[in-house]
Amino acid sequence: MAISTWSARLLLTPASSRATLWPPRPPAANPLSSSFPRKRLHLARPPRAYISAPAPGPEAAYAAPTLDAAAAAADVAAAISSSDAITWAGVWALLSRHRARIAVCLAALVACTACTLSMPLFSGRFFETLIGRGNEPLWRLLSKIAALYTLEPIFTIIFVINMTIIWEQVMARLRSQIFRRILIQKMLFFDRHKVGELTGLLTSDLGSLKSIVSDNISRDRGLRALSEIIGTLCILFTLSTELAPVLGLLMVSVSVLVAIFKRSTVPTFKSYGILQARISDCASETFSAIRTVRSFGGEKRQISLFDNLASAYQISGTKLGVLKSANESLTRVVVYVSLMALYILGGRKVNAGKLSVGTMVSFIGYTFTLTFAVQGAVNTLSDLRATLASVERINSVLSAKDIDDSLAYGLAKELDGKELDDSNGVYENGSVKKHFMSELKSSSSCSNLAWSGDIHLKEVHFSYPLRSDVEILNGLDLTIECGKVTALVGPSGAGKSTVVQLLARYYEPTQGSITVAGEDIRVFDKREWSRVVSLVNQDPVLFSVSVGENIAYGLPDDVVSKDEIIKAAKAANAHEFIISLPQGYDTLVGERGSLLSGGQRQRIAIARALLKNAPILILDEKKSKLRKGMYV
Ligand SMILES: Nc1ncnc2c1ncn2[C@@H]1O[C@H](COP(=O)(O)OP(=O)(O)OP(=O)(O)O)[C@@H](O)[C@H]1O
Repeated sequence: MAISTWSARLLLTPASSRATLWPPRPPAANPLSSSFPRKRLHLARPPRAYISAPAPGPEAAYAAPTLDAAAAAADVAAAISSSDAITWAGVWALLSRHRARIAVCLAALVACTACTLSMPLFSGRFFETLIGRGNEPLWRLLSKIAALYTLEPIFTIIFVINMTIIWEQVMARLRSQIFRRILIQKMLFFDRHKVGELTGLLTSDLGSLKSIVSDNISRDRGLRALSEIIGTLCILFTLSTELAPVLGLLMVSVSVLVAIFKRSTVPTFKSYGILQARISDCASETFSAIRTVRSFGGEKRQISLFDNLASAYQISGTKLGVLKSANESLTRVVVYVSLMALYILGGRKVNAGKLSVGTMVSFIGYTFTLTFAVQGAVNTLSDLRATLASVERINSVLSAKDIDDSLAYGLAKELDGKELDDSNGVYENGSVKKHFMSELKSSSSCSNLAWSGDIHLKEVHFSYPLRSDVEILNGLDLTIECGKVTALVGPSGAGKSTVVQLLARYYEPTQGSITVAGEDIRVFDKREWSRVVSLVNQDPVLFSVSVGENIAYGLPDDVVSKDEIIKAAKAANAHEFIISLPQGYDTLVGERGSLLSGGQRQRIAIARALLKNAPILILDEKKSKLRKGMYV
């Protein structure tokens, strides 16, 4: 049989209820036998990197994308040791890398706020000068105002650019950390959560954390609003201790009422958001299943589904528009009420000679400043509430309990390129869990054992974590001999793919054990184990890169030459159709390989598995295609 000639074992799982055993193919018929050595496949790795952009030509080699391995290792190690995905201490640690920039931001914030707050004072002085009560020439006053008008935008730009740079860097790191944390979750986690939910954590939830700064660095929002409120109140009290408290109290109380009104509109905003997401789900489901829709005449059904959602979205949008305009008007009401109060109280004082016209004009200016700053601060607070809810959602979905310790440990070790210190359980700045590290100690090499020994499933019991009451495997004993083909045959739903998933260590047996050459496979970390297992799933998934890159996927850390890829493709009977594609090995395969046929996808997946050259090769077949001579 083909694969056995190079000492791998093959586990076949045709779902056909007919018992079909594929007789091992004689070595002569093996297409690999001529192109690959008989024992292990030692592929020479040329020191050339293949650029993933289309680069035709047989000399091209395929390489993995670049990675900041130290940062990735630190993130994975941190994920193992911290219970929450996002902690404020972690965010602060990321921020504190930009101390100098933060200092520049704060200085620019103080400077631009000072400019903004000086403007009403200068307006007052300008009017005093116009009515002949000023004590400096008009040209000097105007040049000071011009200087203010020039400096304020400069300081604002310095503040906004630096804040943006800092926060974008912090967010980029956080996004990578979250992605890594998702990637090291147990398979159960992926059974439990929908793909949309997980991508939502990276897009909308992290987006909300991003916008708390990026949407709040403009004038009258966030830190700027806060500094303007404090500054304005101080100036108002300096200008008039009698008017300031009345005006301040009035504005703050009306603004709080507006904030309460805004809060009552949150459910409408939420339902609008939910409907928006549903519309997008409906559209993406329809388009991704377009062939099924066509073949079952489902257009009418999908149109009516979409129309129902669209009309609900329209009603919700109209409601939202009404509420938004009410919000807008209320903001104006706050300004007008404050101005009226000022005109009545301040006007009396001006008439009585207790307040100058200039101060009155300044007060009017500060009324606007304070109103918009308070409104801005209220908006920032509601953004902050949404951000906290997003962070809580990320932390609750990505709790530490579902982290696959064995995978995370192996990945951190591999990325860092050194053994993690198991003696004291400390890795980098954080501690890693000792309990699994001590288990992951094997004196033998995983690869050597897998190449030389049999695999035994001993008294294996298994239930899927999400259906723990249904036992799929009930004390299974199975020996998969080294160097031979083992075919597992049975009716649909019997548990063949489940055995495959246990061998691939997507899940662990609930009872019993799996051993290779007598060693329990749990002693190997999952990264180590993944290198000895090559698996072609029932529905192999391709990445939306070129054919060549898909075949090279199993060897991400190496540079692999195009010759090796071609050899593997020939062995999988894929070379002929690949070279007939428009750009041969550089043809892009589309989303999930949608530009190829199911059979072509499968052949590429087989080539990918063969190129990996792992001692354990598993083919999980939907239906037995072996008679059709898949590898011949
Ligand atoms: N992730 C899962 N969570 C819960 N139950 C599952 C999961 N995957 C499979 N099952 C259940 O486990 C049982 C065995 O499924 P399995 O995929 O191993 O069958 P199979 O023998 O490979 O079937 P087929 O020949 O149709 O591929 C089925 O009853 C199935 O519904």
